Amino acid sequence: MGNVCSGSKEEVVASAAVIANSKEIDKQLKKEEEANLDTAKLLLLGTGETGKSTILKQMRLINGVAFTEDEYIGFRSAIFMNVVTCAKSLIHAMDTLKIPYGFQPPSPPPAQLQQRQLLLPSGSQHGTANGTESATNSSPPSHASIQLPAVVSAVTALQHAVSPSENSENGTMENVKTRTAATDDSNTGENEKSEISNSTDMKKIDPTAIIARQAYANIDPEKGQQGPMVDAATVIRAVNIRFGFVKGETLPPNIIDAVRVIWKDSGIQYCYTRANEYQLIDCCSYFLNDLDRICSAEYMPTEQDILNARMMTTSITETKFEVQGVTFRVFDVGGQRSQRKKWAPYFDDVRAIIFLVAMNSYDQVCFEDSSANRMVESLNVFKSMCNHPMFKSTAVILFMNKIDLFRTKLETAMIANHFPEFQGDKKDA
Ligand SMILES: Nc1nc2c(ncn2[C@@H]2O[C@H](COP(=O)(O)OP(=O)(O)OP(=O)(O)O)[C@@H](O)[C@H]2O)c(=O)[nH]1
Ligand SMILES: [Mg+2]
Repeated sequence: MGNVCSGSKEEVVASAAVIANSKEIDKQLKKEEEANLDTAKLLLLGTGETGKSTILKQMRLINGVAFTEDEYIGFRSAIFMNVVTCAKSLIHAMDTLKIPYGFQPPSPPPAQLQQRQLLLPSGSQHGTANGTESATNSSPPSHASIQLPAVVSAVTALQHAVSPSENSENGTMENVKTRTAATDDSNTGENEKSEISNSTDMKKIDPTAIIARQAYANIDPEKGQQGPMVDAATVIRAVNIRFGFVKGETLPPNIIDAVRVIWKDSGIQYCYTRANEYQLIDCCSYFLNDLDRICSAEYMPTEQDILNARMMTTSITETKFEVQGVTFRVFDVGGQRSQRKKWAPYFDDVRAIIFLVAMNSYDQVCFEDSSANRMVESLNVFKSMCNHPMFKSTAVILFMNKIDLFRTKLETAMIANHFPEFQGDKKDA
């Protein structure tokens, strides 16, 4: 009876050791728990180009984590590559969108036409003297400004553009197929890939685009376009983007001049207004409007320049900073599809996710998949993160980014054209 604890001496020693060990583990866990209260692991998530790395840069600036000299040199180099990449994307898009250099959009712009307006009586389906014909007879566009007669007669132009022959050869504006061109996969300039968006639901056809196409079609196929724009485009096309800049080195003057020349062109400026139809990084106008400053030999990027620089993230980084006694460990991941498979190993012990969505992306397609609308892609990834079992008790902060670009875009691009269910005020989403 009294012999209930009748284990051997060895067993008693062993169980004492187990108890001691368990106490030690409890102590350790408590310690870690206390330490965890002082540490917060944050994940910056979101699809490509939503601004994760930019937010991290802002966090660093606000919390005094200075950029190193090497980082400054890296940003400077990235900015030069951004300049060249933007120029390449623009000149490539001039061909895919069929816009001649020197093209001047009619002012005021012609009203958008509904597709059904194309369904005209058969007799009126062909060009008239002051419509298609006048456009056909106009001299081939060159780099000089193209002065088009007041809107040509947009309806006729539309008929011309969607005529069966053009349909079969080139596609029509309302049925634009994705065309993918040469891709530069450099870390900073990946957006040279230029393609026409087929996500653009062309319920409304832009007559200015049709007029541009007509002018482009009128270029003499033997001579092609000629003049300084074409020469500048040739220089830009030939640039090998893999520069290795050391302090003091800048873009070669012939490249800077070529970029300057094309950026001033009215056709390029019109092409820029249609950037949602191809891939163009958001910092294009920021850098191309300021070439003199950023291409000077003594140039070092300002904080604003660093925030605007685009460098695609391909490896996950951790940045630590302390705010009021709490150490934040912020993980910045790459958001493009090929990068997302790298996320999962970082899902442990996450205190909060900051999920970024680029609000201006509602009319854009993904860089890596031209059949996917960027906003829809964001929503899908957001949903899957919210439902992820590892994040059952993780705080999720939805960060609606790029509000400045969103506001500007709302002036011209209607949300309902891409999300027909949107019933709100077209300029006040
Ligand atoms: N105008 C404007 N540009 C922004 C804003 N946020 C980010 N950008 C720009 O958008 C581009 C892409 O931003 P990134 O921070 O590289 O995007 P990311 O989410 O890290 O992209 P990945 O690394 O590919 O996943 C950069 O050129 C940024 O300067 C914003 O709020 N306004
Ligand atoms: Mg990034």
